[in-house]
Amino acid sequence: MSLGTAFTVGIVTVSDTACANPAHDKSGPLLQDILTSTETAPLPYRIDKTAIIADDASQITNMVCDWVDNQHLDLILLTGGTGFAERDVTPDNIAPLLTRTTPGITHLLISSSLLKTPFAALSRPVSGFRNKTLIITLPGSPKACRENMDALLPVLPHALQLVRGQVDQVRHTHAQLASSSPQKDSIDNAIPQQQHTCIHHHHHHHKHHQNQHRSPRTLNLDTPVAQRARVSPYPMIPVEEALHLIQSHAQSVGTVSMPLSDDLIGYVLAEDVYAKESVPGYRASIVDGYAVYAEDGPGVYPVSHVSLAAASQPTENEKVDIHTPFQLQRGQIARVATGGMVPDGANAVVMVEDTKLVEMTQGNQEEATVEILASTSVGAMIRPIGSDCQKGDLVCKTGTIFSTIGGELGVLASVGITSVLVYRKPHVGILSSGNEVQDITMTSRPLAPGEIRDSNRLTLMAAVRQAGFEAVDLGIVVDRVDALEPCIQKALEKVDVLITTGGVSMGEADYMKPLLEQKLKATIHFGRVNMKPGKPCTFATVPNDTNNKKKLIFALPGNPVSATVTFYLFVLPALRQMSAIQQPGNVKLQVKITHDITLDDRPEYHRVLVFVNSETGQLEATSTGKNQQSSRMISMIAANGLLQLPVKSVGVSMIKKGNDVPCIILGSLYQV
Ligand SMILES: Nc1nc2c(c(=O)[nH]1)N[C@H]1C(S)=C(S)[C@@H](COP(=O)(O)OP(=O)(O)OC[C@H]3O[C@@H](n4cnc5c(N)ncnc54)[C@H](O)[C@@H]3O)O[C@H]1N2
Ligand code: MOO
Ligand SMILES: [Mg+2]
Repeated sequence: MSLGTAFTVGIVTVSDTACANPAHDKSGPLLQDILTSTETAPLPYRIDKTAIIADDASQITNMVCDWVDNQHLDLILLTGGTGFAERDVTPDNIAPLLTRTTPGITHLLISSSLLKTPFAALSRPVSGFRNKTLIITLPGSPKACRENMDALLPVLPHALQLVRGQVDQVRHTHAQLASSSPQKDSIDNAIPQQQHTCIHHHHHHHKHHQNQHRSPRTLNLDTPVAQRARVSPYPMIPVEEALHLIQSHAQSVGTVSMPLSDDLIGYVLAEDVYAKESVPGYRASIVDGYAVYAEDGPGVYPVSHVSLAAASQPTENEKVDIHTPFQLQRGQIARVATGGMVPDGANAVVMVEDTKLVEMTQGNQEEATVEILASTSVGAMIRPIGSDCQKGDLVCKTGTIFSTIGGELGVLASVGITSVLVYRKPHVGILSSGNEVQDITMTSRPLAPGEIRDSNRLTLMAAVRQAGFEAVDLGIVVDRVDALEPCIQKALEKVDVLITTGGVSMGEADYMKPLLEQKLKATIHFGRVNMKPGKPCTFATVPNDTNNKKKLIFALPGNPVSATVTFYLFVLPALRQMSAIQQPGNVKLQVKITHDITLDDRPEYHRVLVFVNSETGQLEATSTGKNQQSSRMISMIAANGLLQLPVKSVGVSMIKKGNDVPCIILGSLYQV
């Protein structure tokens, strides 16, 4: 559909600092980006004018009057000077220029920002028309600008079209808005009656409009593809917001008792564990040597007993006994091994190095007498009972994870624990969708044109299992509502978390989102994320019939790299959180890039190999290749990190070699 000529826009940065050094102006370029990015703006804008001026009354007035009266711009956005500081004079100088105020827009700016932070109350926006130019003042901070633009973008085209009197375009925008907003009626009311009537008389669009009304957010599953909304009705949210939404829905799936074994690795304790036994449970020698009475001092003594630490049956030699307590008499000594039991009565152990053999028994089998060369003190070289850990001591707290390092298992084993209560790990189902998708074992014939091999399922099964979770292989389902619905329904009975790939974008057979919402009673928490790859990544929850724990659905994009990256970024932290892991988020480190990297219009998760530079000891990262297309799985080969690249901005289109960039570590740094 033709959208008419672009709206002409002027952007003014009002800031003493930016005026002195334009490099400090972040918000002006950001606003330009937002308005010219096809991702965020449904209709095209054309930036005709940009300026940076000081916080100065006459500069503000002159600039805006010139742009309205001589340039006839459709929209002027000012950023900066809306706060409480003395130099903040933007709204005070704009207000007198307005011929009609637009309190609704001002209210929208304030109310949407207040949802983010109470400090929004410290901004003083004004908005309104001067003749036919809409003028809006925005705060100076880029973050606040972006938040305000998120709120404004859905209504701006509508507002500007109304002023231009573009009835057709108003109708189109209306359809888009109706499909994306639960408050359709208020949008209807915003359309002048005459234009509203006009929409309903236009029979081709009438049907479309009706469909939008039946389905509050997304397309009706019966709507032919040609008549569907041409822009995704799901707002594109930042990655951080997506993570936050996932965090607020990922709950523990209960507890389970498990025997103490290495199967516990990756599980989190759901109870405090107390030692069942003291360690050591007897007085144990710290060294190999002779148990003595310290008071006896150096001299030659008969060896009356041998106490081994090793588990062995008592031998024929009646001196050797590891079980029966032995009472050592003054003037005698007993041979003990490290960890061996110190005989009753003995109060110190002397190392074998501090002794000398004097006499053997008959047949030279045993030591008969040994000379103690050094004097010792009471308690020397003996670990008293319970000196490592007393029976009843708290040894592992709730929330402790059984690490791959093994320490926790070792401790519990040593204090007599045989089973523990842990948080259950979620079971994860993995389902591929797509008419074109063929199982990798299908080798009876070559792939037909249009068919592809199901690589996503194998990748995700491996990733889920390697991360320590149970993966349920749910196979491949075709893109038909009557196949998808029962398949997903059944899958949800089996698993706590369902991962699907494919069918979440704008294509003819992309049914996943409407199906989840309309047939499976799912709540879609987000349906698009501002990232590359992974834009159409979708997160939903469905109620659980058996308990109040919701099931999570991650409907990942079909493109293999998009599916893999969104799995690591969104699904894995959720699985960890559901397992009660206390720091479920991904590890992010600064890495030095070994070459220039070009920036994209979307925040990009660029696949890299992270390694330690053996000379500097610092982490460095090398791209897995320039071609980072979402379909090109080869960009995942050897990748153990995702560089978190910012969007390109005016004048900044790349990051130079040697710069530090935040990088999400996948698996371990020493991944092989
Ligand atoms: N008009 C638009 N088109 C697309 C948009 C958009 O915003 N507007 N977004 C693009 C982006 S970004 C992505 S990512 C993809 C997402 O596509 P879907 O999730 O709908 O996935 P499909 O259409 O089913 O498949 C996409 C692609 O991936 C291949 N695929 C699917 N399943 C598998 C599998 N199991 N193993 C390997 N490869 C698989 C499939 O054959 C397609 O080539 O949409 C863009 N389009
Ligand atoms: O986001 Mo899509 O994942 O670019 O290909
Ligand atoms: Mg698709």
